[in-house]
Amino acid sequence: MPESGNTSAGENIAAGAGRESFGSRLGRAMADRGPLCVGIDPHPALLKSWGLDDDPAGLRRFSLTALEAVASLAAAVKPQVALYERHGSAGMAVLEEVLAVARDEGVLTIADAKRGDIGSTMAAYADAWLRDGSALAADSVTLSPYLGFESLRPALDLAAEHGRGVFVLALTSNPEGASVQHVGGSDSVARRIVEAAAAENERYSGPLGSVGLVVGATVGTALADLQLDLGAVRGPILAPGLGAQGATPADLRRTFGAAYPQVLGTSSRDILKAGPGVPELTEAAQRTLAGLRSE
Ligand SMILES: O=C(O)c1cc(=O)[nH]c(=O)n1[C@@H]1O[C@H](COP(=O)(O)O)[C@@H](O)[C@H]1O
Repeated sequence: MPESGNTSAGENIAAGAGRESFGSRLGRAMADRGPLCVGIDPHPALLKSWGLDDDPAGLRRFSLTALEAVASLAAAVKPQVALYERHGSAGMAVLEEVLAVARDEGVLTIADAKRGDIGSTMAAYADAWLRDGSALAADSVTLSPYLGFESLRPALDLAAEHGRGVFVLALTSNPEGASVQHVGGSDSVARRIVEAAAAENERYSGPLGSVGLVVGATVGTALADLQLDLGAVRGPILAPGLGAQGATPADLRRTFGAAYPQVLGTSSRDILKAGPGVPELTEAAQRTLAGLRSE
C-alpha cells in the first residue's frame, strides 16, 4: 500500500512505498513488448469512417475495439482526453471505463490530459489522474510545464507515492512549439524542462525514473541544435508524431540517437484508420511496432 504524507525530491519514494514505480513498470513493458504506445483518439472523422455515430455509444464502441486490438501488444495505450471531454459527462464515463478495461487487460495507460495549473489547482488534477481509487486514475498523465516546472509538484509527488508517472511536455511535435520551447538557444526553455525532469528522476532507482518527457518524433535536429542530452534525464521519452504527422520510425532513431532505448513511440490516427476490424487494427499496430524495433 502507498505511504501517505509529504514527500520531497531526493527520497526514494518508489522503494519506500513498497510498490514498483511507473518507470520500472514501463521499462519492463517496453522490454517485453517493444517501444510502442497506441493513441486512442476517437476523432469524429474516425468514428464516421468506422460506421459509428459521433455520440457516447460510438465513442465506447470505438475505444473498446481499439483496446481489444492492441492491449496485448502495445507497451501502453494513450487515450486523448479531449476527445472524451467533448461528449460531456457521458464521454468522461466512457473514459473511466476505458481506463478500467485497460487495467484489467494489463496494458499501461497514459491519460493524455496535458494538465498544468497553479499548485493548489494542480493538486486537484493530480488527485483526479494519479490517486488510487480515483475513477479517472491512469498509470500516468501528460503535463504542461508552462506555469513553471515546480507548479507540477503535487502531481510529481502523488505520482511517486502511488507508483504512477508523468510525461512533461519538452519539445512538442507541432511546428508552433518551437516559438516557446526553443527560446533561449543553448539555455532554452526546453533545456530547463529537461534538466528539471533529470533532477526529479534522482529520487528513483533503476534505469528509468517515473518522470518522462514528451519530445515529438517530428523535431528533426532540435535536440542537437539546442544541445539537449536526453540520456541524462533517465526517464522515458514519449514521442508522438509518427504516421499522421509525418514522422517515420527511421526519423525517430535519427532524432534520438543514443537515447533511443528510452523512447516510446506513439501513434494514433495512422493505426486507428485501419479499423473498425480488430485484425486490421492489430496488424497496423504490429507494422508500426516492427518499424520501431527494426535496426
Ligand atoms: O502529449 C502528446 O501525446 C502529444 C504531444 C505532442 O507534442 N504532440 C502530439 O501530437 N501529442 C498527442 O499525440 C497524439 C498524436 O496523434 P496522431 O497524430 O493521430 O498520431 C494526439 O493525441 C496529440 O494530442
